[in-house]
Amino acid sequence: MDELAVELRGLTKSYVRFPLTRVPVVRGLNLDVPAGGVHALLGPNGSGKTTTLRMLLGLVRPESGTVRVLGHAVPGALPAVVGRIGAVVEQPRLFPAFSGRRNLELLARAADVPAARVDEVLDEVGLRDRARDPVRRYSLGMKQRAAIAATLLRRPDLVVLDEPTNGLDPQGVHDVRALMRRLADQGRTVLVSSHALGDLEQVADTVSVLAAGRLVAQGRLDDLLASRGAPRLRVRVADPERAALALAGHGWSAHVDGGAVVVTDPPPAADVSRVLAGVGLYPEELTVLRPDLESAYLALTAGSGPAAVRDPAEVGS
Ligand SMILES: Nc1ncnc2c1ncn2[C@@H]1O[C@H](COP(=O)(O)OP(=O)(O)OP(=O)(O)O)[C@@H](O)[C@H]1O
Repeated sequence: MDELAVELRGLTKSYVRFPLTRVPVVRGLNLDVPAGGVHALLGPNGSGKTTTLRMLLGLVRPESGTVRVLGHAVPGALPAVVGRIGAVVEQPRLFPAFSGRRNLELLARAADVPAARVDEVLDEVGLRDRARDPVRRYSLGMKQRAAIAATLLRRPDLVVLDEPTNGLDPQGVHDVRALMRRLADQGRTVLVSSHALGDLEQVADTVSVLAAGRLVAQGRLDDLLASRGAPRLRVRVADPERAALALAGHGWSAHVDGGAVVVTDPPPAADVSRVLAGVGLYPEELTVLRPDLESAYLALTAGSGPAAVRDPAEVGS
């Protein structure tokens, strides 16, 4: 079995809500994050992503279950491993009046990291040019990258990011995504929670999907998408009805949908073009339609909502 950066077994956590209602937010969670690569933790609002991340960082104590991070039990052995974890799970705490560099220098000193490392992390997150500007003049994306830079000071093996692209513009999203990829390519493990499915699809190697505190899917992104069905081929052509008939005549499954022909389990596009040309129809557009992460996510999380269990006897923790 591949080495795991994070291993959660039977993890359970609930919160108490008024009036004396215990709401389970993480329910018997078994989750594996392979070492190396980008792992996306997906799930609707309130599905327990942040609570899960906080438990594996020792910030929230689970009611039951075990947590292992980089081979160490958490929270018991956290001191042995905390220096190898970099996390941005709360609002980045940077002094707005100080420059990005000054903030990082202070953090480096507090963490006993050589000052030379500050320039390296500024380079890694692409902030060297703006390092002298006060953080209050940074865009949201720059603040996010500065916060990630702070986590990199100690060269963590595991980087945990909670919704790092929230509220960022497309350039900011692109920058953070590229940064996650670079970190993973350096051999680190990046564990990222997010709703930005399109962005994660481009960068995630493995995913896990939570719904109402339970794991509903886990594995390689490619496998998850493949499990949602084979790609289809969309053909735009002047006479879609006749085109569909011609393709069906070759034993292919073709139907008209939205003014185009859709071929399921398609043969190579060149074969489709050749058959259509044979009946005097010339495709204006041939597009391979692949299942995407958004459709897989929506199918997996459909109907999930927070479940409340009234259990006054347990109230109090
Ligand atoms: N300290 C707390 N006290 C009470 N309830 C809490 C606490 N922290 C989280 N919750 C509740 O637990 C549930 C799961 O929250 P959590 O933040 O883990 O979900 P999430 O998947 O990260 O959601 P989002 O995508 O909205 O950030 C939510 O209903 C939330 O209101």
